[in-house]
Amino acid sequence: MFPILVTEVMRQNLSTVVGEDSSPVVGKYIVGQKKEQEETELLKLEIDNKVRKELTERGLNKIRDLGRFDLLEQRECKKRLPEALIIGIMKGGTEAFSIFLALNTKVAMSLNTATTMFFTSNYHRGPSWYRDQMMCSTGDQITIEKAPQYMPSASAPLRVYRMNPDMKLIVLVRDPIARAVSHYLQVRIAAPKLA
Ligand SMILES: Nc1ncnc2c1ncn2[C@@H]1O[C@H](COP(=O)(O)OS(=O)(=O)O)[C@@H](OP(=O)(O)O)[C@H]1O
Repeated sequence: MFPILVTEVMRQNLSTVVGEDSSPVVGKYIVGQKKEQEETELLKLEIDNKVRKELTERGLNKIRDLGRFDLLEQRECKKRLPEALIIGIMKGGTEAFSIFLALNTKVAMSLNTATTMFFTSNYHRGPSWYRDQMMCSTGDQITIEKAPQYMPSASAPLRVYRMNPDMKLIVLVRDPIARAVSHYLQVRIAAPKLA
């Protein structure tokens, strides 16, 4: 309990709570109790937030642990050039497909939404740059890149062939009209002036 100055206004306000005959002491107690209650609530909130923060940090560390590079290194994990490309079609469900595929422990697939665009606009960066963009993989995993931008590109096929004539190409197909509508809507949202 801490000293509280009970002013006339406060006493009037308190009297509506504890009755006209209440003494300042009773009033003081009630004000103090209310304040203590508020402080307890604040303290509880602070503790809750601390616990929540700690749990979140513990959770994040656990996730970090799962991808611990030293553990992966023990399994000879390193970045490798892709052996398979999901080349399309754009709006054919490639994103969902790559997420499902990434669940397979034999697959190393980067789930960055932005593709490397190596065989199109980033070819000048060279193969070691391309390799650096890949997920770390162990010897028994296949590295796959999802890049539907490669399919409509005129220069990509020869570049892909030159890098790896055995590259596996994965294509998802979709009803052309539904695909076109999906693509149109994507462009319209991204660049309303173009559509
Ligand atoms: N599981 C499953 N089955 C069928 N279709 C699915 C699935 N998951 C996503 N989608 C639909 O696929 C469209 C997005 O395709 P992409 O992921 O290839 O788009 S992108 O080219 O990577 O931008 C997009 O289509 P639209 O909704 O018509 O735009 C998604 O709804």
